[in-house]
Amino acid sequence: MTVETTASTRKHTEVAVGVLLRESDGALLLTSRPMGKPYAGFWEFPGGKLEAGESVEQALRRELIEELGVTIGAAHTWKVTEHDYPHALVRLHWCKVTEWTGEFEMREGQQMAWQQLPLQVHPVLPGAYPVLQWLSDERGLVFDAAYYEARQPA
Ligand SMILES: Nc1nc2c([nH]c(=O)n2[C@H]2C[C@H](O)[C@@H](COP(=O)(O)OP(=O)(O)OP(=O)(O)O)O2)c(=O)[nH]1
Repeated sequence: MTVETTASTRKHTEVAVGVLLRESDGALLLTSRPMGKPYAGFWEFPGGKLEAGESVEQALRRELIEELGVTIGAAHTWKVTEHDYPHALVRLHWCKVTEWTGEFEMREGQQMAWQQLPLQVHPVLPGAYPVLQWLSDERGLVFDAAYYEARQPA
């Protein structure tokens, strides 16, 4: 018997993601995924999975304290996207964040980089491409997926 697991039957993993915007120049905060996680070493926007009973805002605030040592101000969902990875079908709740307190401290051994578009860090998680497209549109820039795909590992 063949058991098919398709996008329609797989359960979504809900993820809260923060697009931290630096006020002085509009730079975006990217962090690298720590060793031991799927896609280790890939660059992403900081965030993580919702725990039972948490709102997106609560999860994002908890994750950024845990991972980066900063406490964010208000965060509201800006966009929702989905991406089907071999390891999980994720639903990404994207929040723009312009206020936080505390000093950045990489608590999971990851790296951080303030970036302008197009991003110089690579490879970037493919689940982040739609948001890079929207951020580019907002800034009057062209989003070229091929630029990012060329920087994926073979
Ligand atoms: N944080 C984040 N996750 C992203 C982005 N794009 C994207 O596809 N994802 C996916 C990758 C993962 O499958 C999922 C996030 O899960 P995770 O494993 O990093 O979450 P977590 O920190 O709660 O992990 P865990 O150690 O508790 O298992 O969302 C992004 O830009 N930022």
